Amino acid sequence: MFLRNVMRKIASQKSLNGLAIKKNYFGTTSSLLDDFSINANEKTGVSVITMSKTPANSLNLEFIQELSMAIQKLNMEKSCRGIILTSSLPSIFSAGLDILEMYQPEPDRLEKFWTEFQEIWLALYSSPKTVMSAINGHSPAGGCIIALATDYRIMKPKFTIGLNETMLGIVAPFWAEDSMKAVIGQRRSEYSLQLGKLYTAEEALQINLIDEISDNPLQACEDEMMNWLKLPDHARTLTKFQNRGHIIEKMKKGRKEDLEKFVKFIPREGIQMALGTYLDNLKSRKKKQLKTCVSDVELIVRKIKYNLEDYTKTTFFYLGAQDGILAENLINSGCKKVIVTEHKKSNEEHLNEIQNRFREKFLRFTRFPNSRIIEEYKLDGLEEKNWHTQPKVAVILTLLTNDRSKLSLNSYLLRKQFPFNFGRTPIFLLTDNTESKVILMNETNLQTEKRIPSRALSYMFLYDRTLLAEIPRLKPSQKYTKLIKIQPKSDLVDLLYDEDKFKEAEVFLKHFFNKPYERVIPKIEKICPNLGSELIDMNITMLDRVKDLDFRIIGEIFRLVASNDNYSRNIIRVLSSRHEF
Ligand SMILES: CCCCCCCC/C=C\CC(=O)SCCNC(=O)CCNC(=O)[C@H](O)C(C)(C)COP(=O)(O)OP(=O)(O)OC[C@H]1O[C@@H](n2cnc3c(N)ncnc32)[C@H](O)[C@@H]1OP(=O)(O)O
Repeated sequence: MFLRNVMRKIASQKSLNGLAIKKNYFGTTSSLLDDFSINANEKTGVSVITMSKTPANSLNLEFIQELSMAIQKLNMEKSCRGIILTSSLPSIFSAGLDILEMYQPEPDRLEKFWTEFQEIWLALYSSPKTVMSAINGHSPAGGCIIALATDYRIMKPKFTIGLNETMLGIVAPFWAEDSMKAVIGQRRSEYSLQLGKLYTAEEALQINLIDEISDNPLQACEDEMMNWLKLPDHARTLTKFQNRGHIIEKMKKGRKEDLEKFVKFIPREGIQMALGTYLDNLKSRKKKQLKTCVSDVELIVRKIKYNLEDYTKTTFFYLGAQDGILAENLINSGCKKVIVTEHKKSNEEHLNEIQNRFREKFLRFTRFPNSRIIEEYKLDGLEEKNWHTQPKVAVILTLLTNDRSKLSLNSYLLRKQFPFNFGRTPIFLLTDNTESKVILMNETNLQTEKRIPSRALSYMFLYDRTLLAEIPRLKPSQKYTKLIKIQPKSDLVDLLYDEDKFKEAEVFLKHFFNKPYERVIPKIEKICPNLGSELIDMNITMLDRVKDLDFRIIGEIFRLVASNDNYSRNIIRVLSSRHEF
């Protein structure tokens, strides 16, 4: 009976075509909401649907409605033989149903929402076309249901997929469960569903939840599609329905009851609580991630921001470990470009996402150097004048590792392959461990390198307490031109974080310290021993070529001392009345 209907449907497609699909079927069209686009290839008959609903391709009512309609139209379009579903987001195929549709729902909308989700599943699962999913990112819950409704799944490594509904305190619908059983078998399915298992692509391949892994799932799907399209459509389609017919029939029969259950089940207090907690965790997980990242880089970002006018025309080369946060901040702060070299896969998602967002302003290389870039900056780069106030190029070198081989690589790059005369290039060194600093000093021996004159290491930010404890032992005085140690959680850092106080300090500084530093520091020491020792403590005495940039920091310290210590306050009063240094 079911097969007969299918045959009839296929036969009647011809007459429906003209009605259902716009005349300009081939080419690229976007959804009304711009949440996805369809690229229809006239030659191959393959349509690629690319979901692009930021931030996570989560399926809300409107998105499902539009997507569903598009799939139904393609199902009826004779010239379409294959459909590939993919995502334009760098790390998410689809995050599943939009949890907000189910959290504190409005009854009518909830009903529509589930009806549409059933509809899109049917449109995909019973599509007469060959349907594939190029899963180029995470694909939990509803994302996995969608992928399971296609005929072939190719996934990018490392991302996760699975029916994790139980993790949210909800239950995957019976038809999704059936489709999973059909793919991975009863036992594995029961186990995965009960535990709400999310599998990495590698694990998913082992249990046949996906069919292939590829770094470029879309291309791999397009290639695979050509094999499928070699077969006559009617034979392949009928075989598909022979396999899936019972599941589709069961779904259609139980559809109404399934809807009733859903609208009754979701608003329950216990379910709502579970969904609320899950949502909170989702949000706070992100905040937590950001917080740890930001605290690591915030100092340097601030430092650069305060002198933004000096850095707006600067291109930053960023070598070494990074999570992308600093690069993003730099771009947002107005720097010209950030060029990163990062070959670690772990930060790939964020770096790709930044690449997508900032395009021209962000370049990423897995290998360094890149000859084009080098040539460009060799010529354009470094004029003698104003190098410290308007550098065209700055280097951020991150050493956040104990791995000697990586450190050696970085130092090698820095010494041998960086094409510039370092004498005019500010280098920001970010490091969080003592060993890396020692290695850097020993191995690269920056100061003795002929191509790297003494002021090469412009700013060094060390932001780890243990490292700070080690500093006196390292006796860096001969090694660095400028060493700025900023101790996290110190009063000084607290001040740096406080925008208003910082402004105040700047005013203060302009007033008192608009003089060459060399002349200032001995006087400070003479007049204010406390402050002198603080400065010595902070190695600020080594900032012998520091210009106004670092006065701000000194001003902060001054302010700090002044606010805590009557003696220093008196000194400042005296200084201000004398108005000279
Ligand atoms: C008889 C009873 C029947 C009952 C039947 C119920 C059947 C239900 C069937 C399917 C259920 C579902 O599909 S529920 C959805 C389940 N989805 C998930 O659990 C995934 C949750 N998301 C994640 O784990 C992650 O976002 C990710 C791994 C997919 C990506 O991580 P990444 O770090 O890259 O991104 P963020 O976490 O920062 O996410 C970005 C942004 O999107 C928001 N987001 C993510 N997923 C969802 C979602 N599913 N719904 C709504 N919003 C989502 C996330 O909160 C971030 O938002 P902010 O930028 O505002 O913080």
